[in-house]
Amino acid sequence: MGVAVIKLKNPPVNSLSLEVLTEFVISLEKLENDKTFRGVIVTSDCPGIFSAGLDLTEMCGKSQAHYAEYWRAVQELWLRLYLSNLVLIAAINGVSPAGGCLMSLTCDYRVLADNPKYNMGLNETLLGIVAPSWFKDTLVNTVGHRTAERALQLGLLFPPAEALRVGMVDQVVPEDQVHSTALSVMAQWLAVPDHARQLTKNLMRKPTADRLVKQRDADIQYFLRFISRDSIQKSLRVYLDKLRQKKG
Ligand SMILES: CCC/C=C/C(=O)SCCNC(=O)CCNC(=O)[C@H](O)C(C)(C)COP(=O)([O-])OP(=O)([O-])OC[C@H]1O[C@@H](n2cnc3c(N)ncnc32)[C@H](O)[C@@H]1OP(=O)([O-])[O-]
Repeated sequence: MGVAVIKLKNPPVNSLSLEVLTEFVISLEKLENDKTFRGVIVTSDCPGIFSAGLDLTEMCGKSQAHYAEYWRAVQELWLRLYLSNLVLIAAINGVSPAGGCLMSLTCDYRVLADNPKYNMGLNETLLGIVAPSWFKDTLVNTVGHRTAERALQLGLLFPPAEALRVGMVDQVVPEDQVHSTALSVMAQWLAVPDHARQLTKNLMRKPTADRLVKQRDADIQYFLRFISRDSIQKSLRVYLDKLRQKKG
């Protein structure tokens, strides 16, 4: 039925490095241009981890030019996913904090594996950083303003039952049924004529995407000022050290 599967593979935690973002955009573009594909299932090849989100090492201790290039790539992936003409279904087979959650929120439907460890949410505040306005918009469009406000301020990570309750995911299923469920949901979405579904998707999402499109450069400048602050660099270093020490 013309369904592709994109399996993220950047061990150990599927962080969204510049390289991963770039490759993801290229794969998506190829699928968009190949008329044999009408849908994509986005999932992970890393056991227990959908994606650890943006790659913290890309945002810490690097040059301004690097931050700008990185942020443009994050914007690009979000825009491509959010406005994709394809049906996108996230088969979430692992934990998905911050950018990992965002990626799934850009999809048309989310199926999450029922494992209490598989938390998802925009936890940026807990790192001492702030989810950008278009991350916030994507969450608001999914779960509504009040739930998003509380989740964003507290940096909440929701376990599956909670994620389902607030509407962050559409279905929670046993781990071994995530892929088959995503496929049967896909069949339902593909039963709708493409042109009508695509125009409707556009109607729902374009105003949100346009807010970023109209001020992409300003958004990059804002990110540069924010990420270069000593206090932010310090928060990121402390957080990364904590992650590294957790092992030791
Ligand atoms: C304004 C910007 C908005 C920001 C948006 C974001 O997405 S911000 C992102 C918000 N994301 C988060 O808050 C998630 C942070 N990550 C976690 O909570 C956990 O890693 C986990 C639950 C994903 C996996 O637990 P686990 O016990 O299976 O694995 P582990 O913990 O032992 O890590 C293994 C190795 O990976 C490393 N590494 C990990 N994440 C990242 C990363 N994002 N990047 C780079 N590296 C990362 C970790 O340092 C370690 O490196 P080492 O020592 O081998 O050199």
